[in-house]
Amino acid sequence: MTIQFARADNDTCGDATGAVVVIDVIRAFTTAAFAFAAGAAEILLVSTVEEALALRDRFPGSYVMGEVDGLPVKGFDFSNSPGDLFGRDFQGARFIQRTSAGTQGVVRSIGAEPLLASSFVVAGATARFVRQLAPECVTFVVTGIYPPERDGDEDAACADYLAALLAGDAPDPTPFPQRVRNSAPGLIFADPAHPEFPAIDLGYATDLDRFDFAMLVERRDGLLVMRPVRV
Ligand SMILES: O=C(O)[C@H](CS(=O)(=O)O)OP(=O)(O)O
Ligand SMILES: [Mg+2]
Repeated sequence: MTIQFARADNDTCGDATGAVVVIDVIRAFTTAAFAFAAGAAEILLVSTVEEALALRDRFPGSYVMGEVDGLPVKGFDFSNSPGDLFGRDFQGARFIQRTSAGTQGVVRSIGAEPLLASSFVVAGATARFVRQLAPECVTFVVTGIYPPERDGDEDAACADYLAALLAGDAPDPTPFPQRVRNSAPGLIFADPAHPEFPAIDLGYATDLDRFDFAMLVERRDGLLVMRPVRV
């Protein structure tokens, strides 16, 4: 099976059709994966803080998580942090997630089918899921090219890893966590002068293939509903 690969970012992903994998390693889709690992049943992905809060009102008992400028949001239940979720029990829960880069990429990928979200913790499972579908082409959306001065290499590294797995290779995993640590957000999360960006989240974000599920996003009643698919 030969798969063609394409790249997009949050400004160009609206043109992508066919299989699309939206990547956010630091931190949206690492955090989402930790929510599923803690038992969450689904995550509704949105663009704005207002949409997130309105959905929590519409779905009582749901939790809102995310960030603005990387920081916790007043009125949200959780920040955009895997460390906030680790070790907790959210069996059957519905989450709503709003982030500055990751969820924007999903919302803007309007021509994608199928649509997946990914990060290093679910990369292996994502590749297994996509290989089962045998698409002709897969577009990787590198959401980390945001703000514009960031090159998004933490997400590009994950795209490279996914492409190698999809090609049937067994890539040496060693360089990938280092690329995440060397990326612009990676350096911030490792800097003790920025305790608001916890270093432990960097450790979680670089834990390759930690989970055995892919994260499939489907459109339902005007909502973007993400759920784990075990492969
Ligand atoms: O919370 C994060 O790690 C980032 C913040 S920002 O994009 O660098 O402002 O958000 P994410 O959407 O998870 O990349
Ligand atoms: Mg990011």
